[in-house]
Amino acid sequence: MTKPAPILFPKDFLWGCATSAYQIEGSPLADGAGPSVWHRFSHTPGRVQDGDTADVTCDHYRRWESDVDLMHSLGLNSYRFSIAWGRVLPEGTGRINAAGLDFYERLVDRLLSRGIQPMVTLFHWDLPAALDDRGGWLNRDIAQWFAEYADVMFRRLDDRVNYWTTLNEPWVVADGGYMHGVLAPGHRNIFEAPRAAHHLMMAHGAAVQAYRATGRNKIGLVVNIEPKYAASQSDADCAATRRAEAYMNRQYLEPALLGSYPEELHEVFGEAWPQWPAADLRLIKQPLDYIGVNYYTRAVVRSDPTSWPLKATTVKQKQHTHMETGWEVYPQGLVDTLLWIKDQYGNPPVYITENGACFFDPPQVEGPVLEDPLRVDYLRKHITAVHTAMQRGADIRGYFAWSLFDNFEWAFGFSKRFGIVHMNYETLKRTLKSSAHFYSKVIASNGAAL
Ligand SMILES: OC[C@@H]1[C@@H](O)[C@H](O)[C@@H](O)c2[nH]c(CCc3ccccc3)c[n+]21
Repeated sequence: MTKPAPILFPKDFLWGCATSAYQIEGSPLADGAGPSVWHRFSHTPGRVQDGDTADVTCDHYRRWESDVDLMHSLGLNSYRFSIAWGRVLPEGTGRINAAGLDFYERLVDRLLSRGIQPMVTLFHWDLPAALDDRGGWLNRDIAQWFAEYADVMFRRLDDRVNYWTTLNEPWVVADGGYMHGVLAPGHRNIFEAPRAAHHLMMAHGAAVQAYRATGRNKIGLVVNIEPKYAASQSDADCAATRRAEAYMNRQYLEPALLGSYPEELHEVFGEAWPQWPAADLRLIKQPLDYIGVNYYTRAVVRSDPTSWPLKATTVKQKQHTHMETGWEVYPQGLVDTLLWIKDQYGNPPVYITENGACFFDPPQVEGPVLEDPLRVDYLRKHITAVHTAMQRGADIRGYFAWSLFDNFEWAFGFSKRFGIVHMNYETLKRTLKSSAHFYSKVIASNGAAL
């Protein structure tokens, strides 16, 4: 029996970790920064578990230098983070806050000095509250507001940032923030959700268009993809699965890549689905350099007429491990997702811009390393899945583990830990978990240590 050949990734493969501004920085109003909708939302009683806010969280705003050194010690060759729009433009448009721009410029310079490539997300859910007061994602003007902000960032950092992302997961903003009301800004309105979704994508298009005027590097869109599997071959379950796939996985990819919306959305939204002008879709469909895919889990879907608005619900797969969010651990879903994108959308360059898991880490035996075997197993199986898809022809260019640190997990507050580095929220001490050591070895061996 010959030993299987070692898994090896391309020499220029990006190995990183991902974070976002509101989740790790703290000091949301420091040095002239304007509040975001998430600052408002987390300070609204009842919105976030245990009343948690990100006023301090990982205190990265003040500890960023040693945090970059920690990334370097892990051997990361890239790091995905987001810019807090309100630090740079406190009112969202117009006046620039120099201290905010300077923070991100210093962060980028330190990353580069440590041989770490920044991948910069312009919007990771923390919309300036001042823009929400003007309608936020419900106001068509936001496409221009976003392009203005993006242009400020491009002009300051495009000489050093090689990878830009316009939006992180527009689906989550539209679904969580406007359809179900469980994320900022907390609206629950089926007429608002498709409009917010559309304006998010128009903003994406306007920012990419602005980038092409001066930009010299790469820009893309990050979407969350959760592959949908029919619970049975019944017509009802297959139709429900198609609706779920259109609503989460195609509603954003297809206007961006194809310039059209899936037909199923008319059925999902009914009278709430607007007839969009063709010019809007032309703005959204800007040529992209890559697609970022955030993958965590899959969904097995059955028809459920009582479920709003999809008339579909997921079927728990009790035979598999689940995370503390209730998400099934299913690495095959990542292979299926990457091959689906390859086959359906012309094999665009893809980065896995987020992949990770939150498990209740076992009671910690005292010692320098915190053991998190379930997360090690999750990362091993999902990075192997990436390699499998690449061997079958998918054009994957990098992998970012979510997340570098335990951090503020939105409406879950600090109750969910996704980090490969443990965060003590009282002392702010960073402690490597065994998954950090594992990931570090995978990077150093370019995959052979899997
Ligand atoms: O939940 C873990 C991470 C978040 O901390 C990131 O900010 C966000 O980009 C992100 N996206 C997803 C998958 C999409 C999703 C988010 C929330 C709820 C359901 C699905 C998981 N995560």
